[in-house]
Amino acid sequence: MTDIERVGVVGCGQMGAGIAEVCARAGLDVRVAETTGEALELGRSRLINSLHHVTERGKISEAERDATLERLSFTTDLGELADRDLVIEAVVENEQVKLEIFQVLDQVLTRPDAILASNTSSIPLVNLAVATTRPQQVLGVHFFNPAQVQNLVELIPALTTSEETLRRSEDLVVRVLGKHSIRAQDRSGFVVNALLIPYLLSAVRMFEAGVAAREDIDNGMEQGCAHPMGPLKLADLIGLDTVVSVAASMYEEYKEPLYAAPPLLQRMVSAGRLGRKTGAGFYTYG
Ligand SMILES: C[C@H](O)CC(=O)SCCNC(=O)CCNC(=O)[C@H](O)C(C)(C)COP(=O)(O)OP(=O)(O)OC[C@H]1O[C@@H](n2cnc3c(N)ncnc32)[C@H](O)[C@@H]1OP(=O)(O)O
Repeated sequence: MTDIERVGVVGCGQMGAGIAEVCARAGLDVRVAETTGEALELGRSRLINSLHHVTERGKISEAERDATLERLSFTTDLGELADRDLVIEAVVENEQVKLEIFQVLDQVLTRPDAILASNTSSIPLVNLAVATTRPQQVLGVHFFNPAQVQNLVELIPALTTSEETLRRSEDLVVRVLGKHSIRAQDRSGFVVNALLIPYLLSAVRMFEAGVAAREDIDNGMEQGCAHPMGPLKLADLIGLDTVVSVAASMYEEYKEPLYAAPPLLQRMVSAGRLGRKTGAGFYTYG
C-alpha cells in the first residue's frame, strides 16, 4: 500500500494541470498551487474543461467526474501544501524559480519524509536537492505531454536521492497512477528528450534548409514511421520555448552541435510564436 495520499502540484500550466488531473482521477487528494489568482483561475478552468471533455467522451462517468472535482483544491499560498505527502513542481523551466519553490516547500512541509519531486525536463535534480534540508527525498518525476494521455513517466534520482524515495515514487506512479515508469540518471535530457530533441531540431533544420514543406516533413514521419504526429507538429505541441530551453541545457551539458537550437527556432521564440499555446508556431491554431 502506498503511503502517499495527499499530493500537491505547483504550477497549473499545460503540464501541471495534466498531472493534477491524473492524480485526482487516480483517487488522490490533490491541492494545486499557482502564483497569482489569474493563473490559478486559468489553470482551474483548463483542468475542469479537460474533465468535462473526458466525461463527454465517455471515459469517466459523471459521478466519477464529480468525485474527482471533490478531490481537487486550489490555492495561491504554498503554505497550504504543508500537509502534503508528495509535492510535484511543474512550473516554468527556470532554475532560480524552481530553487525558490523547493526552498519554501522544504520549510512548509510538515511530514518529515514528504517527497519533493520536479517535473523538470532539463534542470539538474541534484541542484534542487541540495537546496533543501532533505536531499534524499528529492527526485525528478517527468511526465509527457499530454500527461493525461501519455503512458510514460521518467523517474530521475539525484546523486543524493534515497532508494526508499525512489521506491515510494515508483509505487505511486506505477500502481496508483497506472503509468509505465523508466529510471534514468540525472543527466540533461534523461532518456526520452536525449533522443527526441536532436530529432526535432533536425526537422527544423530540414525545414529551414528548404528540403521539404512542413506538411511533407510531418507526413513523412507520420505515414512512413507511424508516429502519431510529425516533428514540427510535435514541437508546436511541446512549445517551441520548451524545446529551445531543453536543447540549451543539453548543449550546455554536452557541447554537441546536434543539441544546438537552429536560428529559425530561436527567432520564432523571440517572436512569441511558441506553438499551440500561443496560437502559432510552425502551424496556426484556431
Ligand atoms: C518536452 C517534454 O519534457 C517531454 C514531452 O512531453 S515530449 C512530447 C511527448 N508527446 C508526444 O510525443 C505526443 C505525440 N502525439 C500523440 O500522442 C497524439 O497525437 C495526441 C495524443 C497528442 C493526440 O492524438 P490524436 O489521435 O491525434 O488526437 P485526438 O483524437 O484528439 O486525441 C486522442 C486521444 O487523446 C485525448 N487527448 C488529446 N489531447 C489531450 C489533452 N491535451 N488532454 C487530454 N486528453 C487529450 C483525446 O481526448 C483523445 O482521446 P479519445 O480518443 O479516447 O477520446
